[in-house]
Amino acid sequence: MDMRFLREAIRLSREKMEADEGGPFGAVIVRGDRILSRGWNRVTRANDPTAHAEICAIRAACSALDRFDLSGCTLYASCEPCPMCLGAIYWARLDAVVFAATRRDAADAGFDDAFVYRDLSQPIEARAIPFRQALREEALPVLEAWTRKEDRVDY
Ligand SMILES: Nc1nc2[nH]cnc2c(=O)[nH]1
Repeated sequence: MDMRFLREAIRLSREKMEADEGGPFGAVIVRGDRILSRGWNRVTRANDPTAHAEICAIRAACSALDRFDLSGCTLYASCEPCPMCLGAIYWARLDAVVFAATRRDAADAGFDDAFVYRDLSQPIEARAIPFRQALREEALPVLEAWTRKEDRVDY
């Protein structure tokens, strides 16, 4: 855990917020003692609800390494990652996450993701956004074909 990198994430969060890029969040991805990528929230600038600081940093690191796997890397974030970013962190196989402000601090600033955590723990029928299932028999053969595809790239 290196405070220099965490401070860089916090510095970015302020700089980009003041530049009207989006919400007040910054992130950096580090391998060894080198910063591979920087990300900041660009939701409002890019009209992209997925453009959270952590997602932007993950995309930039993958692009820099020309890989979709960030094992061996650590993500430093100015704030505790939201549930969407947590999912991306697991899929990117990051080694570790270090964050500064907490999800409670984010909620106090108007970025409340408690409702997502709450909703995720509900059974699917009880979720705030209706999730309906259909046509499983048409989708299943594609998944089965994937398991037989000899040149598939697993991730
Ligand atoms: N950690 C984090 N939390 C958020 N909540 C809303 N946007 C963001 C973001 O970019 N990063």
